[in-house]
Amino acid sequence: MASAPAWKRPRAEGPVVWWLRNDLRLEDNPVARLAAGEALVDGRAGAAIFIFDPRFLDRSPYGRVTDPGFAKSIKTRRPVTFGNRKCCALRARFMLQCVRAVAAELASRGVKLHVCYGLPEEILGALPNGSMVYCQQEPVSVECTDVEDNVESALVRRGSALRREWGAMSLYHRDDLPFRLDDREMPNSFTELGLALGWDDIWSMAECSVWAAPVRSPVAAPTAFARAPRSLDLPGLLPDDLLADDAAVLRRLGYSDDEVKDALGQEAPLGGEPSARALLEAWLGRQCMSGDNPQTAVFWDLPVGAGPGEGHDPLQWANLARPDGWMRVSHYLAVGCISAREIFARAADCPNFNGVVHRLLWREWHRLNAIRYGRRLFWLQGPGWVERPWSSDAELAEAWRQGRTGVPYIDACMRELRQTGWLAYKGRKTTAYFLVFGLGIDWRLGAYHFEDTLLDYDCAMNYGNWVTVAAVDKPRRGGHWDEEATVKDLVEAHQSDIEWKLSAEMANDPSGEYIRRWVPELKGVAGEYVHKPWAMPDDVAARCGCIIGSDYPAPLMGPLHLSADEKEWAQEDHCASEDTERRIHPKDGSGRSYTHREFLAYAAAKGEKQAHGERLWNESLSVQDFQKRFEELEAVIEAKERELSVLRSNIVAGTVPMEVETAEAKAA
Ligand SMILES: Cc1cc2nc3c(=O)[nH]c(=O)nc-3n(C[C@H](O)[C@H](O)[C@H](O)COP(=O)(O)OP(=O)(O)OC[C@H]3O[C@@H](n4cnc5c(N)ncnc54)[C@H](O)[C@@H]3O)c2cc1C
Repeated sequence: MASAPAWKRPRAEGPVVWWLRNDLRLEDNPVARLAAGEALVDGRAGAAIFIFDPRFLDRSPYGRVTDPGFAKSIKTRRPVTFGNRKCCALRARFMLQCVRAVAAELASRGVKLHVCYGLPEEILGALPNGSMVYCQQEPVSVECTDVEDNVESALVRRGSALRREWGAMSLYHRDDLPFRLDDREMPNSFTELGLALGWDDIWSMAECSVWAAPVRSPVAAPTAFARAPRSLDLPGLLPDDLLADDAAVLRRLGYSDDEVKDALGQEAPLGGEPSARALLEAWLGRQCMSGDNPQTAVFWDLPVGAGPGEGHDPLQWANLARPDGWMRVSHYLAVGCISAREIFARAADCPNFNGVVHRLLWREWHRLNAIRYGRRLFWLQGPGWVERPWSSDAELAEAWRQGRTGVPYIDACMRELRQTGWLAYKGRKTTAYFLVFGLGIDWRLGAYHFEDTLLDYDCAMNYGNWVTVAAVDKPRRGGHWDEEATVKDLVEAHQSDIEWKLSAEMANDPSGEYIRRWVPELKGVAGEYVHKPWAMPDDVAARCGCIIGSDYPAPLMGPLHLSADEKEWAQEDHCASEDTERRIHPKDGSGRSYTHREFLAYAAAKGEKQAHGERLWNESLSVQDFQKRFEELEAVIEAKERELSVLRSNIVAGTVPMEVETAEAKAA
């Protein structure tokens, strides 16, 4: 277990400072308690400082902020010319609200929160000699860690010190983990992580072993704070009257008038610890009311193994497919308005606690992996070092960002994201998959866009999910593509997978309500075409006022074959005409048929070599042969059942000795 970096008690007696970062709350904040306690115990002055760092707001691809020449990265790494902002004005406004809320809480306890704009190393470096700064470390982000290092050096130069605390950003405390955060010891899958932490089966229940790693209880907010320093001259200090004005602060943070206007016109949840807690309580109330929550959604393409069961669904899979999400708490967790430990503790009696644990553990999985991967998380080849053909076609990427790909579900998602900063899990996953495997674009361009626009952007969650969707998260057996392979090959190999995913979305929303909401061009298009407007006959398109190519873009991937009916989808000839033979793999319980190309795509999606797809194809039976074989087996089963039934009646009638019955029955 890596221990916290060593620190030295400063010589002189400057103030004890709580440097607030992604821990914008007072409840369950161990860092706030430590800073307040240390100042009181040592009889020193105390101060609280929050800093808007321009490097985390401006345009820059990941890693360039604190490592401009990529000196700390792999030699081959080059900046990609897709300079998103790192934070859109909407999220900056949300953060401002969160900062104001914590400032108000502190003010009610007689403490002033100093809010500054500038580089933390310069602002904190200007503290009086001998200051002691406490902060919640952010080991999941190398950029944040670099900033911590810079701050530490600046402080040390002035005889001050930085103390980085684990805090309560994670569900588990680092010291309670039963493994080290390195490649050798970290569990290699989500299931393994659950088991290592002591959860009996994280996929179906919320029971854990007696030896399970503990989730520490939330701690109360500090009740007493030290006196303020007599004076504190901080560079970049934002005056109180400016802080009260959203537009003025956003402009001061470098946003253009247009960006400010858009952000102020957008609807977004109110930031701050009280709002986060109110949301949690309201959500808990609804959970307890609903009690029995049956499984209703269509489950294609969700990681549910055998598919949905009957009755109550404690894991709440259905909510993964709904555009409004489930707890809808991620934006508060991302800036620390509430802690995962508090959610865990409060939800313990809720009927869907299993779902809460399951999801918080996904969060933990990505956080732990981000620490383990370090800078590797941001490489094109990902932590798994997977070589694949990639495109950085700016036009295609821009069409995706703008929601103008000509694929309605994708466009609806991308527009919702731009306009609200929100996208449900399923939308994030499908749009990401579409960018990477449908358009063949460098996955980082998508991750940068999400980083910019998501209200709940969180480094570990965003990049962790992106490398997983792009299948570069771990070394994959045969996951590498030949050097000669082109982006076209990649896209072709994944076309049917994209069709499968989009068909699942079609089944989730057959009337296209979600699409109509975000893509007004398709409002008048009939239900049967709203997911695939390219299939509309010309006269239908003219009647509903939506001509493809002029009113709404033609699909960038060409016409796709979508069907909301799983069986029909499997039967439909949705592949190129030269690839029409369909086969069924005898071990595939679903009984679906696949074309040769689909078997190869399946293997590629699993990160397997082409040879694996060929093997599956060779092991499979043609649909006719499968049918024949199936009928033969059915006849055998029927015959055996008849024999068994005769045997049973004989046993009942007492005409067969028991030993014979057992042996016969076993044979049957
Ligand atoms: C490409 C991609 C990018 C993503 N980027 C982010 C991001 O920047 N920030 C972010 O918070 N989530 C991200 N997610 C994960 C997930 O989509 C959101 O956490 C979830 O949709 C938030 O909605 P909710 O609060 O209703 O979640 P719920 O389903 O109610 O889950 C509760 C909490 O558990 C955590 N959680 C749930 N699912 C995941 C998951 N798959 N991975 C990690 N944590 C999870 C979140 O903190 C979430 O708030 C991303 C997913 C994908 C596929």
